[in-house]
Amino acid sequence: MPDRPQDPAPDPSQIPVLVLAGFLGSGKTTLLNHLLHRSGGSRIGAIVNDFGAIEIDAMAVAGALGDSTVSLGNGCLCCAVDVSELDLYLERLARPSARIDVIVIEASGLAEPQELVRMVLASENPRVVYGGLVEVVDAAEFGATREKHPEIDRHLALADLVVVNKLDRTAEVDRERVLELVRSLSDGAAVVPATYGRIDPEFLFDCRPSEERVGQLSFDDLFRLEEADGEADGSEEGQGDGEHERGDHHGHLHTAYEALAFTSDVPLEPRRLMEFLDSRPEGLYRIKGYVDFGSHDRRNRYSVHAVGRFLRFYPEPWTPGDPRLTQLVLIGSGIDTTALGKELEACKDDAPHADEHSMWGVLRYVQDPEQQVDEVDGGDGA
Ligand SMILES: Nc1nc2c(ncn2[C@@H]2O[C@H](COP(=O)(O)OP(=O)(O)OP(=O)(O)O)[C@@H](O)[C@H]2O)c(=O)[nH]1
Repeated sequence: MPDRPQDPAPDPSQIPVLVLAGFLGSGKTTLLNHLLHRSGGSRIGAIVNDFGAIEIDAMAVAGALGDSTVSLGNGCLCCAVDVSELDLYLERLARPSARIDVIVIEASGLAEPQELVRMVLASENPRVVYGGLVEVVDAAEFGATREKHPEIDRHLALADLVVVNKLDRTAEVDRERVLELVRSLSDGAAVVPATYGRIDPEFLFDCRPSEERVGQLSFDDLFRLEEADGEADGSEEGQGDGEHERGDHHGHLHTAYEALAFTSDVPLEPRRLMEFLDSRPEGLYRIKGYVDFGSHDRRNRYSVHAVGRFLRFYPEPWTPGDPRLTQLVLIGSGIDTTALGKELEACKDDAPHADEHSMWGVLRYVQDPEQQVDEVDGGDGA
């Protein structure tokens, strides 16, 4: 591949593998989609990992990728997949006929970046090389996220490039403060401000650690870091599944979280769903997926994204032949997943006719794409 000016790999025949991490809802999928659309001549292979039984993120990027996505499916990648399994996926994307220039692993929002980095470093595939850790941060929620999850500081210290995203949702006075704070926590990594993950792809493909850092994190560095963490919190606990060399999951963000996957082939009634969403518990941090409103809108499915109190629906035409399903993943802490499941069940309704006002509640949360672009340049997206 001699005509790849931005190839960051020391050996041009090796394909860099980037790990894209960041807390729930920070904008990883948005950034990946941006890269896929703006990568110029480069071919990006993606490995998408989701926390929850339905692969919503995989669905969100699949259209753009065709055969160059592999999805790791259920569970957090750092716990559910071992190195040899990851190698199988890398093998698939790195085969010469796929002509892939860079591979991006989008981690679930609850994954431990250092586990993923370690897995890539441990890969035995000679065609791939670890290309760096990209951490996406939600600038608008940064303070609150750090309070609840001080581990974020450790993740930033490991990152090679930090994308400080959602600046459009951050008050002018806070932007510089957040950027400064991120810079101070990220140990010399590049810090890139962004809205909707719109960063220059060349920046990212080039994101191997810069010269002045100690060099790319090695396997041993990662071990040392983890040992230091373990000593700091004096913990012994682990949900050991024996799949990691060390099998210790203490302190991983996802240990404190629960997820519920809901699938229905019966459409949901929009008013009932809105009642459900309006009264969602505080601990229900993230909802994502697709909703079928049946007779209320036969042409579109509604992609839904909730992050904290933020809620948006995005109608998108059904693809002919696609099964008409509602597929939702709910992630939260201290949530009663059984009760939430029952509430969603109660939203099912296959009425053959819709009354004309039924979608109003949903449409309040639909944004015109033009307006969205304007917001990126100025106003508040919430
Ligand atoms: N206002 C605003 N919204 C954004 C921005 N970037 C992403 N979003 C929205 O934030 C929501 C979450 O974005 P995703 O890209 O799905 O986040 P993620 O990190 O992949 O989420 P998880 O898979 O849950 O970890 C979506 O509704 C995005 O449209 C941004 O810069 N500004």
